[in-house]
Amino acid sequence: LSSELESALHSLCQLRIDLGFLIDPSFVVWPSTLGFLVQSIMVQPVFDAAVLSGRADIPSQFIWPEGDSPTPDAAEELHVPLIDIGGMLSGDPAAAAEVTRLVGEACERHGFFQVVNHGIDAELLADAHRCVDNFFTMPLPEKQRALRHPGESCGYASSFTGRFASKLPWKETLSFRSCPSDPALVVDYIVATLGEDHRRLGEVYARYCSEMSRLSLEIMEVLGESLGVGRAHYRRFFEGNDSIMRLNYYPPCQRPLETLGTGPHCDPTSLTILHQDNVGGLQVHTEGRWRSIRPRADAFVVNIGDTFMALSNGRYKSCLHRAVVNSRVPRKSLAFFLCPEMDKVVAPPGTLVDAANPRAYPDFTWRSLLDFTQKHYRADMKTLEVFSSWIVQQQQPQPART
Ligand SMILES: C=C1C[C@]23C[C@@]1(O)CC[C@H]2[C@]1(C)CCC[C@@](C)(C(=O)O)[C@H]1[C@@H]3C(=O)O
Ligand SMILES: O=C(O)CCC(=O)C(=O)O
Ligand SMILES: [Fe+2]
Repeated sequence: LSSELESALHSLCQLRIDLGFLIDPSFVVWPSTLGFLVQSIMVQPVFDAAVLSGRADIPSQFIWPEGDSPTPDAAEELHVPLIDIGGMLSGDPAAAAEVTRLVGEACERHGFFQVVNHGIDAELLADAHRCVDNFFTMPLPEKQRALRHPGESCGYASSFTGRFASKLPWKETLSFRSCPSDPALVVDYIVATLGEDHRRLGEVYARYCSEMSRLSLEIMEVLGESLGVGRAHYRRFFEGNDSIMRLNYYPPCQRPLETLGTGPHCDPTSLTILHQDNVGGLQVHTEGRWRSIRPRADAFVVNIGDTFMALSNGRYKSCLHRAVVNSRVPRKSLAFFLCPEMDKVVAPPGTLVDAANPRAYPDFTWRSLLDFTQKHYRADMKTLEVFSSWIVQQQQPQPART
């Protein structure tokens, strides 16, 4: 490639389209010869929140169809049970029975509840939020040091430009793995991708994820109890978890009634423990309408994901939810997604399967479902149903190619 052409292409790729879409040179595949120039260039627009959050003339890829866009008036509130998890596990049997009943009822209906008296240190929680502000307000090139690679679930992503062609979520995310069996995993990942000057973010989230894992196992005890399979069953299943921590950052948007921070979906994971800041924006779809979960600084929002729905043989529901944005202030949420070890077989306990309750989903591994959402299918409200058909079809003997 002639040096003149290469430098011209570089200046093209450095071109910042006035809507804040940066043509990112790192995504340009430099062709070996001029002849393949057009086909070989894969140019990914990149969402520069610092530019777009002040603009009304946003790219059409961010505008969602009429049926998905937020209702003009603030959604009515969904009141979900507030579980005193600390008291429950160490309190008197009568209180524990009441909590078990409330959790079971909520999980059979919409899969959402909140936990308080969770034992997470308030200073650690405040640090975790401060880390999100510090990270996402950095210049784009610095955030892109941790750029998510196609097909992978970890890393920095900005509205998934390049991953999806339309209905782009109005958010930036930073996701990384957390495994209790590897206490250095979070710090090592953050320092390796973002650099030594971000070690403190790694240390804060290593502690945060360790606390999330502890809380997840306590919640698994409650879920086991409420399903009548005993406190130990699911706790044991998730002792060695391979979970995902995701930091969500939703910049202000000047067209908040036409865009979504996170589109309608059910979490493909097992259990989500989410702490939202005081801005509000999480909405759950139940009884035919979107309803908001009001933020509580002292509470974590907990919801059942697709994988746990399969582990409960469909008894507990993985429910449709989304995140709306606003035109005034950024919103952030810290989402810990509990996931089993990659190759553990996901199947319900025998006691939840009988003639009246046949198997709702085939056996699968979390690795296969995660792979499905990262490489083949954008998680939505029917991921588990589509995935189930997909894996059954994969197991059929493939017709010989003629
Ligand atoms: C396994 C996962 C896929 C998504 C992150 C998560 O860890 C759990 C939630 C999933 C997601 C948020 C559901 C909505 C669509 C999605 C593409 C997103 O908006 O971020 C999903 C995540 C993903 O990166 O695929
Ligand atoms: O930000 C929120 O409140 C919800 C985010 C969410 O549903 C997710 O990341 O799966
Ligand atoms: Fe979600």
